[in-house]
Amino acid sequence: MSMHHPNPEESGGVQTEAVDYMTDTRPIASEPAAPGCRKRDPILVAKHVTRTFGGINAVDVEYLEVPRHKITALIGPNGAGKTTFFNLLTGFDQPNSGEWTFDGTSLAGVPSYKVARMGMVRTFQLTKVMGKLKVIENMRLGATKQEGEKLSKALFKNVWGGREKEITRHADGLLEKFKLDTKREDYAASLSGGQRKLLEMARALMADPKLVMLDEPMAGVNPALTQSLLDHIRNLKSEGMTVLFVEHDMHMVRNIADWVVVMAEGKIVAEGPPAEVMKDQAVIDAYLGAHHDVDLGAAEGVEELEEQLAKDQESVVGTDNAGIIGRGIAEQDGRDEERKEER
Ligand SMILES: Nc1ncnc2c1ncn2[C@@H]1O[C@H](COP(=O)(O)OP(=O)(O)OP(=O)(O)O)[C@@H](O)[C@H]1O
Repeated sequence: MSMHHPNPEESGGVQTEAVDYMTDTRPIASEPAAPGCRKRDPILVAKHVTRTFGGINAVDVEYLEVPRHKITALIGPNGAGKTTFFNLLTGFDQPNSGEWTFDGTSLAGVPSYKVARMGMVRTFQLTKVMGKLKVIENMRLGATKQEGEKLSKALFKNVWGGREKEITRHADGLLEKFKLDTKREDYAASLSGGQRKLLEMARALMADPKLVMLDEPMAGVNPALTQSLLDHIRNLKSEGMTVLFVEHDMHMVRNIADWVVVMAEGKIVAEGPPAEVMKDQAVIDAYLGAHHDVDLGAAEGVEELEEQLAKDQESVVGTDNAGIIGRGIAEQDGRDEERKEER
């Protein structure tokens, strides 16, 4: 028996197996990695979930299982449908068709605040912390059972049924953990973008969730806070939570994801462990689509892309796309000797 799997008999006779989620190496999938593959222990299962906007199939997910106690990254180019899929799963939007279960319970038609109450919480690409409320007030709201806009009214009523002290203690504990305790009495509007992301994450945890869904947690975050955010996400897993996050930052995906799901044009086009998935051509295409903000027409744009790709060499080296892009840049600069010989 390893240290991470203590003998239940020795630890007080508790019969549940203690698993260290950080070192658990059991396979995530119960069949070969491929779009829609079954997982050993799924927490979320989605079937035939579709959503169209006008003529566009924004989401067209045939089947997806999200593995419990793992960190899953949902990646794909702009407009792939990632945020729409999040919105559907969490009750912020209604699908044209489909069903999905969270921990065995069907969630289709369940409104967002109930989804959160059931243990599935999310954050937004653009944070939804309430700027005119203090940090601690934002935190307390995470514990209410009020719906949407009514949240603000919750502040002035006794909605916690005598649980105020316990809720404040929980909030203060989380603020300390997220190093926001010194900002406790500040208005959320005065926080930096990164601090707001942390506050939103901390607030989501007030609901004691089982599944935490993060929509682009790194977007707009100052590099100084990046490591701290990564650590917080890893901590969620070590504490037994499941994480599903949308992200364009491939460093982050490579760094912390146990499993990667790739979406393109509404469909799941690949999934698997990060190292394997990122070798996949469909993924490389999706990945290159992620460099949406680079203007390839401008010389600086090419340089910027080159710089970004250089940072992410493992994901492009040895693929056709790397060749094409590498050659394009090289020709433009008039220094393509080695590249040309490759073809
Ligand atoms: N409310 C809406 N009305 C009309 N079209 C929408 C709406 N929301 C999303 N879409 C369209 O649905 C498609 C999927 O968009 P979505 O925002 O889900 O993609 P995404 O993968 O999250 O992209 P990004 O990485 O840019 O956040 C896009 O074509 C988008 O224009």
